[in-house]
Amino acid sequence: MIELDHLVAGYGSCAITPSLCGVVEAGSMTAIVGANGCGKSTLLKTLAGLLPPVSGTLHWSPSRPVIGWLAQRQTLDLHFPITVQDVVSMGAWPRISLFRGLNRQARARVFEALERVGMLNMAKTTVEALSGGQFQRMLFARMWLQQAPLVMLDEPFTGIDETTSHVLMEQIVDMHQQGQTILAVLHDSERVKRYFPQTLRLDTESAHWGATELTPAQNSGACLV
Ligand SMILES: Nc1ncnc2c1ncn2[C@@H]1O[C@H](COP(=O)(O)OP(=O)(O)OP(=O)(O)O)[C@@H](O)[C@H]1O
Repeated sequence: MIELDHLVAGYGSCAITPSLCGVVEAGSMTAIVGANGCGKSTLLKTLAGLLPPVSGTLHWSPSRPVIGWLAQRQTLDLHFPITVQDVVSMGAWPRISLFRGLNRQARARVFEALERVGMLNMAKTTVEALSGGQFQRMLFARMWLQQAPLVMLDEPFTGIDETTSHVLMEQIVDMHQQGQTILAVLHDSERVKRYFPQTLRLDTESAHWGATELTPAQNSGACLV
């Protein structure tokens, strides 16, 4: 799906990540891990095409798909005067007519999405009245509904309690099982080990990319620095 050829991510001419070679396979589920400031978010934005590479190339095959994007929480504006149901419905727009609006089937999918994240009883609540965890549940419902071929999540569980994290992790697993490709920046190594078959571990000087169950040293064959 995405081929990286000596890709260096960063800002302008300032390199942040080491040089990366490899392929994000369609249908794969990869955790991007590493210390604060090592460039995980910068790499994710580069892989999404939001930032140009400092050097090297990025090749989409067959072409850049629709991306479901979940930004870090602090970058989001929590003060919208719209309801939870309105926000989740936006996930259906790519597949429905702007003029006809949501039909009965699409509306049922919106409610299914809300139910999956335990937010059905808050459908009419305005977004500004939500807690941080409820807001994240709402964004996951929208992303689940969107069914984008590629889903990118930047620290989706930061500041989220264990119960909510578990509910949201189940949605990521479900999206993966439906064939969607998952790339997620994470800090929780237990969660990575349990759920993510692939890991891309960034360091300042090097990177290790391969099967999660292998140690970074064992993974070095799958990683090009
Ligand atoms: N817009 C920007 N322009 C220049 N440098 C930036 C910009 N945004 C981030 N940086 C720098 O790039 C480096 C990597 O930042 P990035 O947010 O990618 O790290 P991260 O690994 O995701 O960190 P964290 O785990 O703390 O979220 C940091 O030194 C940061 O200061």
